[in-house]
Amino acid sequence: MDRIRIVGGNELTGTIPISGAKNAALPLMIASLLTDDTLTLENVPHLADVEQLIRILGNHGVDYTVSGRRERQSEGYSRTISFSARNIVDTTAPYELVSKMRASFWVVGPLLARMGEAKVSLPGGCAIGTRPVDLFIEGLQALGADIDVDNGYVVAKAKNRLIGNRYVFPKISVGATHVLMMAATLARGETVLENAAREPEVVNLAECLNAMGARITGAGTSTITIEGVDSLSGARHRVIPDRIETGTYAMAVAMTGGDVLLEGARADLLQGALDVVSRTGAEIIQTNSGVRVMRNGSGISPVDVTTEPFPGFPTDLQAQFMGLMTMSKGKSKITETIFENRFMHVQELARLGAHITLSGQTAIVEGVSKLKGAPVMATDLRASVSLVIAGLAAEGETVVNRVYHLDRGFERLEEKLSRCGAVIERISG
Ligand SMILES: CC(=O)N[C@H]1[C@@H](OP(=O)(O)OP(=O)(O)OC[C@H]2O[C@@H](n3ccc(=O)[nH]c3=O)[C@H](O)[C@@H]2O)O[C@H](CO)[C@@H](O)[C@@H]1O
Ligand SMILES: C=C(OP(=O)(O)O)C(=O)O
Repeated sequence: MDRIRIVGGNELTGTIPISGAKNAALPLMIASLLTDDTLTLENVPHLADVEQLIRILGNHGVDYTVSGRRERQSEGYSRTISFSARNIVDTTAPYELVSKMRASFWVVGPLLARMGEAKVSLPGGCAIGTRPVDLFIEGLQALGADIDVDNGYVVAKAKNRLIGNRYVFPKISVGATHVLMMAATLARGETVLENAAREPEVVNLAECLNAMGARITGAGTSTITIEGVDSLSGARHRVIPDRIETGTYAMAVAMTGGDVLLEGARADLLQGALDVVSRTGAEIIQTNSGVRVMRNGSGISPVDVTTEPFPGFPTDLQAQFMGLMTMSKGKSKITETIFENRFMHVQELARLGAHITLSGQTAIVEGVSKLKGAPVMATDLRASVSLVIAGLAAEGETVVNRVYHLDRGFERLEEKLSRCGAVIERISG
């Protein structure tokens, strides 16, 4: 199993190219199931989750071709990939494939809408909470689907077409918003989704679906209206830059000090989170080529945060922010409201000398003046990178074990950081 070795203490200076967003690319790839035409996606990140979804889509009969990468980029960076679901050969998504990642469950929407049936294993993904699928089931039932849960599979059928309806999400869910929006594109009549997720990835998906001929308005607000159409066509669409990767590297620079251009990043996709990082003492500006983050000399100020659905502070940046707060000049309070078990990084950060106490869904972080390197274990995707952030500032050597979690969501992390002066390497095997 690969490990990442870091020797902390260096400032970060230089340029980090921001990849296409994992959490936008995955639903966009799944949207290819809605049409027998070709959907071409630009800026698809080269990540373990993307490769896994390619295997899952392949099992349904989706062909793909990789047709290029960005100029001046080496093998392994974001690519343009064309997906063609001309013939859906299988409407079952088996446990062995789906159990590895949460988003693979989302094929249920397009398969049901286009083929009238889907049998999809209950999903896996980061172990950060119970993560039920009740909202997907309830929402698809509102569109007229018959649904059973049998032997760990969701079995969904729609005898004729799905039928448009009004559905009010009892709780905001990104995944269920993606799925119902995709399913409703091919339903008969109008669907209105209320209390929908407003994340930029939902907007990116809606824009792609509209380019394919869907009639969606309101994505990015809490009410999305979808006028069903008979069929969708192919399109060419670009994956937005990864706001979680952007926020992660912004926090890394705020932690180590330095001056880094996050190339291709868009501040508007994570303004709330960047405002929080600014309040810790970093200077952040949007330039024509990306987001520039600087911290020179001053210490790290403590800031309290509470995770919330977009546009609030994202849960996917909570662990990284906690990493930053471990070296603040005071006490900060971090409250997690989205997932009930997303504090597994706390005990690993403690190995590096962090002072954190937990009380229910709140962590109190008392900043220390020095962290000391140690062997630590990655427990989930974002927790892993919080250990990298802490390791970059810790004295001496930190070894992060179980790096496969990181590879799900961070493209060439060690290369991007070492180019900016970090001492970081992958140890294979
Ligand atoms: C691949 C992807 O894009 N993953 C993101 C997506 O996950 P995901 O789409 O799984 O997250 P959701 O927004 O659905 O989850 C939000 C909350 O709703 C709950 N819930 C969800 C569905 C349901 O049927 N019932 C239910 O109770 C979840 O357990 C959680 O407590 O949004 C999360 C919240 O921003 C992010 O942390 C993940 O990185
Ligand atoms: C939690 C995440 O991913 P997933 O929903 O695939 O588990 C994430 O991207 O931080």
